[in-house]
This record gives sequence, structure tokens and C-alpha cells, in this order.
Amino acid sequence: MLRASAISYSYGSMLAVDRVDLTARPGRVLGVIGPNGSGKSTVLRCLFHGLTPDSGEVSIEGRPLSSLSARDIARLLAVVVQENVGESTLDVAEMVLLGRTVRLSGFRSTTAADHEAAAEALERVGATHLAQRPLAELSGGEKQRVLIARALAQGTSYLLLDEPTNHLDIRYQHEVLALLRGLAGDLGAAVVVVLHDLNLAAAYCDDLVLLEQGRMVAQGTVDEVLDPAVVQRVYGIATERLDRDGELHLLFRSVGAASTAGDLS
Ligand SMILES: Nc1ncnc2c1ncn2[C@@H]1O[C@H](COP(=O)(O)OP(=O)(O)OP(=O)(O)O)[C@@H](O)[C@H]1O
Repeated sequence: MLRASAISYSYGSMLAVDRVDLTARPGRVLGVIGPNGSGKSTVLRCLFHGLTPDSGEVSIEGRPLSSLSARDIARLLAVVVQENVGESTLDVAEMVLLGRTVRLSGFRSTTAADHEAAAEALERVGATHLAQRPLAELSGGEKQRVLIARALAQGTSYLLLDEPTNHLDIRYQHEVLALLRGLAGDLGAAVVVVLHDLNLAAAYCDDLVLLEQGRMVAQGTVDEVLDPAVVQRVYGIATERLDRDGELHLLFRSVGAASTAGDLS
């Protein structure tokens, strides 16, 4: 389990995350949702000590992250955050291989098995054809898929992703989230994913944490958290919920429309 207990983080005097608790469990996809500026990325960064919480603790399999080396953490946990790779001189295959080298101790070089794992990861995100392309020349969506492949190549049991569907076309938004679901469901990985799109969260997450102004205002299963009254209050937009063929969907009323056409219900 990856567990955050009462973590807080401030940028200077700005309290961005206020005593948040969450638990990512093997075999489950945990979505972190909330409006812009609610602290989602800051929480995610605290979960891998990209930012060290000012107070509270993050532990993985019962061990505080603060007691682990960077290499120990890289063997347990892979991360996909928004990265500027525009200046990189690496090609795609080299970039994905970095997911393997981050696991290695200083004196070992990559083996055929590492190259195989990297090639398999590229295939899983549908990017084998990009292998020899310079990273800096890729489109936003292509880069995003390569960063996800690098994380997959790391072969960890915990995967943390900040808006992995950013830049992806509609098909790849679903493909990538289905892939994450598969990693959790088939391989028992624990996945934590920051998402803006509440319908994607509904379709692919098991559990959700809803943040508002740095505080956790709801947590539980998708069914429990995506309560229209809560969504409407936190996001300030009229919401109707449809449960169809076992799938939950949220419909949003255009801003301004609800006041003229009456509340959705
Ligand atoms: N480097 C920084 N310096 C100062 N304040 C920051 C910094 N990064 C984030 N913040 C502030 O911390 C708060 C939380 O930001 P964070 O990026 O975690 O929110 P978010 O929910 O991920 O937002 P978004 O949905 O817009 O990506 C915001 O008010 C933001 O302005």
C-alpha cells in the first residue's frame, strides 16, 4: 500500500495541501480529482517526494518514503508528470530505456532483457513506430505516450500519473486509461492518477479523492464520490448523473443554461 497520512504542503505562505490522507491499494486505480488549483498535482508530487511534505508522512509498504533512497523509490514507484522534453537530444527508444536504467545500480549496464522490456512498453502505448524518432520532434500526444512507456518500462508495482490524458486524442485517452486499469486489474499494480475529466474518472477509476482548496472533501468509491450535489457544489456547475448499463456518466449543463431552464434533476 502507498499511504499518505495528514500530509500538508505550502509554497511559501500559500497552503496548497492541507492534511490530506489517502491510500493507494494494489489492484485498484485511485483518481485524484478537483477544480483547478485544488492541490491535485501537489498531492501527487508529495506521494513520490518530488516535494517533501511539510508535515504528515508518506509510506510505501509500511516504510516511510523519507527512509528510502532515490533508487529504492524508483524500484517501487514510477511517475508520469508533465515534463518539458523539448530540449532533449534522446530518441524515443533511449528515453524509454531510461525507465530501466533508473532501476540499476551504478556499475551495471542495460541487458537484452532491459531492451526487450523497453520495446514491450513502447508497444503497449502504441508507439513502436516512433522508436527511432528524436523526442524533441514529437507531438504533445506522442510525447505523452513515450513518457507513459518509460514509466511502464520501470516495471514497478506503484504508478503515479499527473493528467496522463493531456494532449491525447479521444481514442488514446481511453486506451491509456484502459491500459492503467489493466495494470491494476491483471497485474495488481496500485495506480494513482490525477484527472480533470470526471467521466474518464468514472469509467476507469475504482476509488476517488476529491480535493477543494487543498482539502480532501470526499473520498470513497466512484459511486460514492461522484454525487451530483457534491460535484455541483465543488465545481459550481449543474450536473446530472446517469447510471447506464452499470456505467456512471455525468452530464453538465452549459454555464448560464441552468438558471434559465431550471435545475437539472
Ligand atoms: N511552484 C508554485 N509556487 C507557488 N504556488 C504554487 C506553485 N505550484 C502550485 N502553486 C499553487 O498551489 C495551489 C495548488 O496547485 P496545484 O498545481 O497542486 O493544483 P491542481 O489541482 O493540480 O491544479 P490544476 O488543475 O490547475 O492543474 C494553487 O493555488 C497554485 O497556484
